[in-house]
Amino acid sequence: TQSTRPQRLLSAVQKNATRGDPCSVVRAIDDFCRHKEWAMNVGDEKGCILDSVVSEMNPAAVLELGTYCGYSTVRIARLLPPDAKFITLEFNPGFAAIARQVIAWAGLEEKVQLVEGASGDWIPKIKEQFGIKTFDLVFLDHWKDRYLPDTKLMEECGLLRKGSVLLADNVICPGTPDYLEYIRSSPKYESRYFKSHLEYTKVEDGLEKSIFLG
Ligand SMILES: CCCNc1ncnc2c1ncn2[C@@H]1O[C@H](/C=C/CNC(=O)c2cc(-c3ccc(F)cc3)cc(O)c2O)[C@H](C)[C@H]1O
Ligand SMILES: [Mg+2]
Repeated sequence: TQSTRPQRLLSAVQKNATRGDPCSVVRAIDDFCRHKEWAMNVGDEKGCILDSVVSEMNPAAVLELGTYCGYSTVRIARLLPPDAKFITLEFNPGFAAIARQVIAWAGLEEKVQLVEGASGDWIPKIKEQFGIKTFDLVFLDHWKDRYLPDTKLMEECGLLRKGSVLLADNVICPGTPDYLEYIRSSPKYESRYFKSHLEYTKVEDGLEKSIFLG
């Protein structure tokens, strides 16, 4: 049977990366996507911006919406302090299975809780299920038309506190116009655009970093 692109990405990790070495996993995926098959990982250029936001915050509780193959999951988890809580939501079982193996190859399975399910179902349950009061950092990288509804849901569920940071991928390409309009005009957020490029290309894209003001 034909393999899928995520399966070929995982094979490239298992072939070219060193078990237990997250940086080699990140490098192997970037090489595969740049030279073999493009895939919608946040990539190395926007990944460096993600790294700097994570490092500067040193977050105790992180939520990722849209695990896909686990590339940004590994990028984030490798920078977290030992007792940090990191939840990543993925509703496609096939991608979740690949991501689990990528995360395990990086040796980070203890630092990540991959929850298989839809953000809309899980966001209201996170407090009681995982004993998390609020998130310090949320990385949005799932379906682009879900950024806004899920942000409003996180607000309603009290998952954001003064200073919580939302970091959104793809605000230019493919684009998240309703989310950008909301977050940039709302008095509840202080927003800043980090100009970059669509992963592995010269096309413009960027990350929007928004601080919740409470
Ligand atoms: C209703 C469920 C919502 N709740 C959900 N709950 C849990 N998991 C969810 C939910 N909604 C989706 N997911 C999962 O997240 C992943 C989805 C990721 C989506 N990402 C893009 O579409 C994109 C496109 C391009 C791009 C740019 C240029 C091009 F030419 C082509 C492609 C670039 C990029 O960087 C991109 O991130 C995964 C595939 C999907 O199963
Ligand atoms: Mg993306």
